[in-house]
Amino acid sequence: MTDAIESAKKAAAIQAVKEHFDPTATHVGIGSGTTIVYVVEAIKDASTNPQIRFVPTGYQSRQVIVQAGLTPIAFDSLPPDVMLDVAFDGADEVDEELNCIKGGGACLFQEKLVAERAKKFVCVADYRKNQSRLLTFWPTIPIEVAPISVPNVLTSLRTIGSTKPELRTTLLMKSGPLKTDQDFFIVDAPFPPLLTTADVAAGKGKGDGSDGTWEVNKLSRAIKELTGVLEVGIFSGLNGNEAEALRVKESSVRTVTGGQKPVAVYFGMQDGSVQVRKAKDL
Ligand SMILES: O=C[C@H](O)[C@H](O)[C@H](O)COP(=O)(O)O
Repeated sequence: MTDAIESAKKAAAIQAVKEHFDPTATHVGIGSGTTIVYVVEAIKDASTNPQIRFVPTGYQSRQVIVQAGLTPIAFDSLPPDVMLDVAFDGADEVDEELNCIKGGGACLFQEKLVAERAKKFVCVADYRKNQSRLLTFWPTIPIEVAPISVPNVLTSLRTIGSTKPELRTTLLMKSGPLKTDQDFFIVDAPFPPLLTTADVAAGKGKGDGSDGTWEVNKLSRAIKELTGVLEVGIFSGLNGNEAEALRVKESSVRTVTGGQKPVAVYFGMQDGSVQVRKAKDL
C-alpha cells in the first residue's frame, strides 16, 4: 500500500471516531480489514470508560482489539437487550445511497451481524472505495457459501446474470479454496454496475435482472435466496436510524435486527482531506 492510501485511511478513521465515538460508550463493534486498525487506535486514545467492551467480527478483528490492549466480548455472549452504541467497519466500495460491498477480505457474515446489532453503523474507507454505483471499481460481489453447495450456487449465479462467478482460492503457496471464519467458502460474482433505487425510479432499468440490470437491494435478496448462501457482501436496505424509526412507527416489538446500511461513510482523500457521505436523516 502506498503512503497516500494509508494516510487517507488514518485521516478518515480519526474523523469518524471523533464524530461518532462517545467516550462513555459501553459496547462497540469493530469490523475487519486494514482500515479498522486506525479506528481502533483512535478509539483507544479517546475512550474514558474502563468497562468498555468491543465486539469483533472475526479472528483478525479480535486480534486487532486484543493487540490494542482492549477487551473483546463475543457477539453471542452479548445480553439480549444490549444494542451496540456504534459499530465501525471498512468497506470495499460505497455508492451514493451508502450501499456497500464488503467481504474483500472474506469477512462479511459476522460483519453484518454486528452492523445490524448497532444503534449506528459507520464505515471508514479511502478514496478508491468512493464510487457513485457499486461494481464500478470493485469487480465482484463476495458471497459466503456452504462448501457442498458451491457448484449449485455458481450455476444459479450464472442464471441470474453473473458472467463469471468464481470460487475464491488462496493466494498462498497452497492451492484450494479460501475458508472463512465459519469454515465456509467465498464465491466472487461479477455483475454489471448496480442500479440505485433512484436509478430504478428514474426508469434507468427494471433492476430485477429481467433486462440485464440489477438494483442493489433486489440483487442482494436474489443471491440470499439461493440455497447454500450464508450471507451476501452487499450491505443495503435500512440504516440503524431508519430501522428504529420504523419500529416506533409500527409499534413493533424490538427485534435484534437493526439496519445494515451505514449512517455515514468517511472517505480519506488523496489530498489529505476527508469526505463524508451521510444519510439524509443524520
Ligand atoms: O472482508 C473484509 C471486510 O469486509 C473489510 O472491511 C473490507 O474488505 C475493507 O477492508 P480494507 O479496510 O482492508 O480495505
